[in-house]
Amino acid sequence: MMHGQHTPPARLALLGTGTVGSAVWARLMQWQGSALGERLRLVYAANSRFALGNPAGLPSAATDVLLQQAPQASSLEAVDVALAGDGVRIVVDATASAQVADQHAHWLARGIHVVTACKLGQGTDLARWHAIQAACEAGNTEYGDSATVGAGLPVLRTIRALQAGGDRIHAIAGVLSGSLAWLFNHYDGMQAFSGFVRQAREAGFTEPDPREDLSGEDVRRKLLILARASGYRLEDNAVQVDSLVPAALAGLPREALDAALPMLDAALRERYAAAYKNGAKLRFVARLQADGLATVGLEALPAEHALAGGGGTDNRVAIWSDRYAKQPLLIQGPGAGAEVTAAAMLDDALRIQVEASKAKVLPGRAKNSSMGNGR
Ligand SMILES: NC(=O)C1=CN([C@@H]2O[C@H](COP(=O)(O)OP(=O)(O)OC[C@H]3O[C@@H](n4cnc5c(N)ncnc54)[C@H](OP(=O)(O)O)[C@@H]3O)[C@@H](O)[C@H]2O)C=CC1
Ligand SMILES: N[C@@H](CC=O)C(=O)O
Repeated sequence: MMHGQHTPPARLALLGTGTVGSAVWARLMQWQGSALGERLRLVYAANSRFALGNPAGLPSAATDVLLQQAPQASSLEAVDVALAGDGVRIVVDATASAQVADQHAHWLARGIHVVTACKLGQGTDLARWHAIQAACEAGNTEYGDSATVGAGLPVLRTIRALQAGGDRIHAIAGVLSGSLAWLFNHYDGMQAFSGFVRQAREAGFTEPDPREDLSGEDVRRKLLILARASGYRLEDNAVQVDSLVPAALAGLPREALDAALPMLDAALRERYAAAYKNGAKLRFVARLQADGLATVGLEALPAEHALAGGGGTDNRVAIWSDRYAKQPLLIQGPGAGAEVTAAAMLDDALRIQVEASKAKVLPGRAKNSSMGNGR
């Protein structure tokens, strides 16, 4: 059987129609009428307010308008109903919602695969991470998590491939935030840092609340995902995080955030000036050591340092393992943005569709291990 040919399409439920979710929807619609489009059928879409379902597939036009005109209020129970029945079924989570992440294990255990850009499933409580792994086993399902680190750069995939080949992961160090990479690639110590934060948010690089990035929280989650996939079963609170967000800014309601962003400026100007004096570059770095010590924070690195290079939203990740014991393996590329993230999510969905279809055609066939679930 050729890749994906003559297999029924996987049915998709898309949750989230914001920056990433609308890019997922647009990419699916571009594929309509093509060979790729025949493999994935969007049968349900929802944001936090509205939901729209059609077993025959959703139309391509005006997603927001359609959703707003939809008679159905959004509810997570409706996802189970929309994806009831046989065949390959996939929830595509493009939200930043803890409530949705809490349902991942539920869907996986019931035979519904999950593809997610949201890090709250595997990057928060260790118990939730374990529940997801157990649910994949119980439901014979896959957890497509490529977009959760590096916006789809082959970081998790590489870590899993190294281990599948017998390597232990010794250490990881990296710039794991696309928005913070972009900020420190643009900040020149003269223009206000807060102005760049606004630009990064407008460009769709930040989390819905940019304090998630600036506090190191988003990077902490990514480091936990990488560590756990590497065999270090770190608890949620095991990462030492050095936040860039002053307490006064952290405590504000979201509506008051924009006006208060200049609270960031003075401290960052000082840190920039100190680094500049020494010819160093500021980079927000995550580190996992062989003894399990995990840290996240702003560092002043020599300009020629491996983690100081790159441009734009580039993530840079160095991995030390048995075979890369002295010189690390380096992975670099854009680490934020709606299009790369959406593409990574749909890559996972396509892989699941073909592997799960094969497994149904050939009962007893071993599960796909190319993506893995961090087990
Ligand atoms: N931006 C990027 O470059 C990257 C983002 N990610 C991750 O992608 C995820 C989405 O980010 P982004 O698109 O920027 O966020 P947005 O805030 O733009 O969109 C979030 C969407 O989730 C919806 N939503 C919230 N709760 C629910 C729910 N219970 N059911 C259905 N939909 C819900 C929101 O609905 P409503 O419209 O009603 O508010 C909104 O449409 C985040 O987890 C982020 O970490 C990962 C990699 C890169
Ligand atoms: N806000 C995140 C988006 C991708 O995960 C980042 O800046 O890296």
